[in-house]
Formats: sequence, structure tokens, C-alpha cells
Amino acid sequence: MCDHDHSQGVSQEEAEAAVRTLIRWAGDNPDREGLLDTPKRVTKSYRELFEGYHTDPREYLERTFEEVGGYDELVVLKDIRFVSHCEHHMLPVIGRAHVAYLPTNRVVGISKLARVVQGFGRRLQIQEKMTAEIANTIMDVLQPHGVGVVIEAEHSCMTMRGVNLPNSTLITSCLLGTVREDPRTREEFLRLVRN
Ligand SMILES: Nc1nc2c(ncn2[C@@H]2O[C@H](COP(=O)(O)OP(=O)(O)OP(=O)(O)O)[C@@H](O)[C@H]2O)c(=O)[nH]1
Ligand SMILES: [Zn+2]
Repeated sequence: MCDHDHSQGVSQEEAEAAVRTLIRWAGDNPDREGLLDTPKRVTKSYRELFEGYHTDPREYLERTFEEVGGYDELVVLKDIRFVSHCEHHMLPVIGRAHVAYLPTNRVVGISKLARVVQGFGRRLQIQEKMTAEIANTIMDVLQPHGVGVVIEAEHSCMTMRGVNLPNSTLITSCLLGTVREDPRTREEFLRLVRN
């Protein structure tokens, strides 16, 4: 398979060789039977875990529906599970995002909000940046009155190594437009997310 175009000029063979090197560096033998297919499996799973580099999350929001009933309240999608990887250690960040927007006159298919979260999640990230990217993308493309994003996540680099804090959770938020400025909307968003 030739995937140079999407992979910064790194071939499949080079990626597999890098995994073999890490296996050797860890102290094992990449030529023993159990590890023979491991470089292929690792690159295949990285392809999936980092597929966000091959998507443009803005595109998910381009198809909208006219909202006919005069709906002018928050739309909130809670508990969007995601897996990301921290850019410092390349270890999993596992969490939930809560995303809300206050539509102007068009609404988006709700699954698309989850796709935006996954699109940014499947990259090397820090949580603060991911939170802001999701919020800014929704604000830019849908141009709603306001957007709110809250992310709660466990960072494996903190829970399974380093400071070893098994139950720690990092919470970040990005509020824009009326979700930020209007106290009633802001309070409603935070209340819905807390429950
Ligand atoms: N702000 C922020 N920090 C993060 C995130 N993910 C991981 N980190 C932190 O990135 C920092 C990297 O610090 P370094 O001192 O360079 O790395 P390290 O020696 O492995 O640090 P320890 O984890 O403390 O062992 C650590 O404090 C991590 O907890 C994130 O999403 N946001
Ligand atoms: Zn980390």
C-alpha cells in the first residue's frame, strides 16, 4: 500500500522499521514469532488512532438543516466518548466531551458534533488546544449565537506512570459568544453539563 501522500513522506516500511527499533530498544527480539506481525499491527492501529490528520472536521458541519419551529435554546450533546493521545508522551487520553451550541436559524446533524470531537481527538493533542479547536470550528462554520465545550479526561501519562495519580481527571472548557457572555445561557450550559 502506498500512503506517502498522507504520511509526510514516511513509507509503510519505514514506519514498521521504527516499531522494530522500539521493540529492540525495549529489550525484546522483533524476530521472535509472537512479535513478527507486531510492527504491522502497530502501524495499522496508529493509522486508525491518528486518522484525524486525514480529516478536516470543518467538513462535517457543512451540511445543515433549516430549523422551522423557531427553536432558540441550547442544543447540547453530552458524553461524547473519545480517545486521544497526548503530544508529550503519545499515551492515551481517554475522556468525554460535552458540546453545546445556540443555533441561529440552521441546525446540524447531531452526530456531526461527535465527529468533530473525534476528528480533533485522533491527533496528538494537549487537552486545552483540543477544547478550543472544537469550539472555534463550530463557531466558525455554523456561526451560532454561542458555543460551549467541556472536556473531562484521564491522561494515561499521569495515571499509569510519572506522578501516578490513578483517578485524576483534567477538566477544560471553552465558551464562546452568548454561552460565554450571557449569564443565563452560561449557567444553563454548565448546569446541563454537570447533571
Ligand atoms: N497542560 C497540559 N499538560 C499536559 C497534557 N497532557 C500531558 N501534559 C503534561 O505535560 C507535561 C510534560 O512535562 P515534562 O516534564 O516535559 O515530561 P515528564 O518528564 O514526562 O513529566 P512527568 O509526567 O511529570 O513525569 C507533564 O506535566 C504532563 O502532565 C495536556 O493535555 N495539557
Ligand atoms: Zn502525556
